[in-house]
Amino acid sequence: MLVAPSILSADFGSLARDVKAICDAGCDLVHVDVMDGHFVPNLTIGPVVVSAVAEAATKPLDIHLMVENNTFFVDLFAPLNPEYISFHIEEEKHPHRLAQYIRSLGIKPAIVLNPHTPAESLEYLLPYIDMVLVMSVNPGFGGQKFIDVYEKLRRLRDLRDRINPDCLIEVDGGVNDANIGALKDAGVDVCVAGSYVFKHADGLEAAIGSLKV
Ligand SMILES: O=C(CO)[C@@H](O)[C@H](O)COP(=O)(O)O
Ligand SMILES: [Fe+2]
Repeated sequence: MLVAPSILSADFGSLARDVKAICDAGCDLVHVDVMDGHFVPNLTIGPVVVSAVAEAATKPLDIHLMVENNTFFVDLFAPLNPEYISFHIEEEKHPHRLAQYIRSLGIKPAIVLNPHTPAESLEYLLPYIDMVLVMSVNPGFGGQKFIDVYEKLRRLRDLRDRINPDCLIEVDGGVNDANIGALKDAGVDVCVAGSYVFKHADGLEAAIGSLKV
């Protein structure tokens, strides 16, 4: 299991310190939640702050867009050379075109599914993406309760194995040491965890280590 801590739960007053710390503690990706106050009822960070994150990080960035105008935001963040840029299928009229555009910039495209969006909506998109991000909370906030998406993950894994075995499956929202084993069994390759990692009583290394199942 690859581990991508969400910096939404970091201390924003000491963001560079926290980004360095999760990288030193063994994370695989740094998950960055970009929210525009329109697609979701929360507003986070733009390219000025994320460029400071990119400078502090020694692991690749995984940028999760929760915005209305995806292409505008892709163009804002692409110069920071993230490993992945993910966009929500619920907000994109032309997901096929946008995935290919992200690839043309040398970045791995990922598509996000809200908890209610079926796995099957990706059937014809899977060849064009490198990762699917399944939300296990409604997007917008850290620290929410995990929503059961196991059945969707299993269906997605079957589709992925049939259509594009190289595509990773990532899960985001309410992930912790109690559900990580079941998530792995359901086909998850990459987990995002914010509050669990940053608020763990035994520190970042113990938290990240406990998710590497
Ligand atoms: O995208 C989101 C929320 O919209 C996430 O990345 C959260 O930041 C995860 O936080 P936890 O549920 O792990 O606290
Ligand atoms: Fe996220």
